Amino acid sequence: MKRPVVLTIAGSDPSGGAGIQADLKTITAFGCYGMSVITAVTVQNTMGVTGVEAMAPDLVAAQLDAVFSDIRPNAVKIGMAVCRETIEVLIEKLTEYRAEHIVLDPVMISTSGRRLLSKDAVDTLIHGLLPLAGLSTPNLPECEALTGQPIRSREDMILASLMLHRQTKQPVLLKGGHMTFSPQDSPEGSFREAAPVDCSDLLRTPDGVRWYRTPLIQTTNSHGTGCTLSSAIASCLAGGLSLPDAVAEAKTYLSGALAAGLDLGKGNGPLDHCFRIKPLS
Ligand SMILES: Nc1ncnc2c1ncn2[C@@H]1O[C@H](COP(=O)(O)OP(=O)(O)O)[C@@H](O)[C@H]1O
Ligand SMILES: Cc1ncc(COP(=O)(O)OP(=O)(O)O)c(N)n1
Repeated sequence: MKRPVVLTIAGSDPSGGAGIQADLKTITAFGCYGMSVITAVTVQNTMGVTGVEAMAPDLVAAQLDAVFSDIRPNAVKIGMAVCRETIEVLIEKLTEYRAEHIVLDPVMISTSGRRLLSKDAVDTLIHGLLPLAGLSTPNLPECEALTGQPIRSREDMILASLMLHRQTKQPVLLKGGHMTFSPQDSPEGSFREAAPVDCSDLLRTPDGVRWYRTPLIQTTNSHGTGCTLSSAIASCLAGGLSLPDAVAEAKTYLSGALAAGLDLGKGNGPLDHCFRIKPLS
């Protein structure tokens, strides 16, 4: 029996809402076999990140060797890359092993404001790792940091995604979760504050742009949405879907996991990754 295999390279979130833990739950929910290479251990829960310790880059390299020399992944998701030395290891090893279908979530700062990527790593991320990835999935602040282009409207999203695409020569999914849109807005129109109702993400490929619009779900329990989306896309690519279809499937899954109404913790709670799995009676 064949099962698509997905590798996540990311940091650990002990509360299970983001990072490696969210990735493996998502990969499993898509029926794929999940493997993990840990780049960092964070200390965090639904109320924020209070500590970060990077794994030694040699240990990251050894984990990658162990995985690739034995079970070849059909897709790779990269999350928290933590520092320049680790990024250099990822570039070397993913090139050596000719990894396919790399989805890179360029995680930089947690919602609670803690740096998850050191400042001096950004150049190596832009010039070394992003061009290796078949898709990058920045949120709006990350795309601003990568391109220097402020993003306040749909037109800005179109422009910033083009700038990043020109820099990396690779497809970009610019996530709009940090900006919500009102119904009066045409896909090309300007952002207006009133009555936000949808979350719009923009996929840019060499063929042009495509908007993915999903209803805004009113919840404060959205910890780990970016991790979940990128792992879901990697799982769909591993299963053989095209990039536009993989993004559509992943968005549907993410909306279901947000809407399921799981309510855990005292802060920004996790999604329900298991909402499609039948519970034990
Ligand atoms: N409240 C919400 N309702 C529906 N979709 C959301 C909501 N918040 C975020 N999303 C979606 O979750 C994904 C991650 O978005 P975003 O919050 O921008 O990224 P990150 O988690 O990396 O900061 C995007 O597809 C975005 O549209
Ligand atoms: C270990 C780890 N990796 C990534 C993140 C950021 O997660 P993200 O999905 O972008 O979600 P929020 O920061 O919005 O919760 C993280 N917190 N921890």
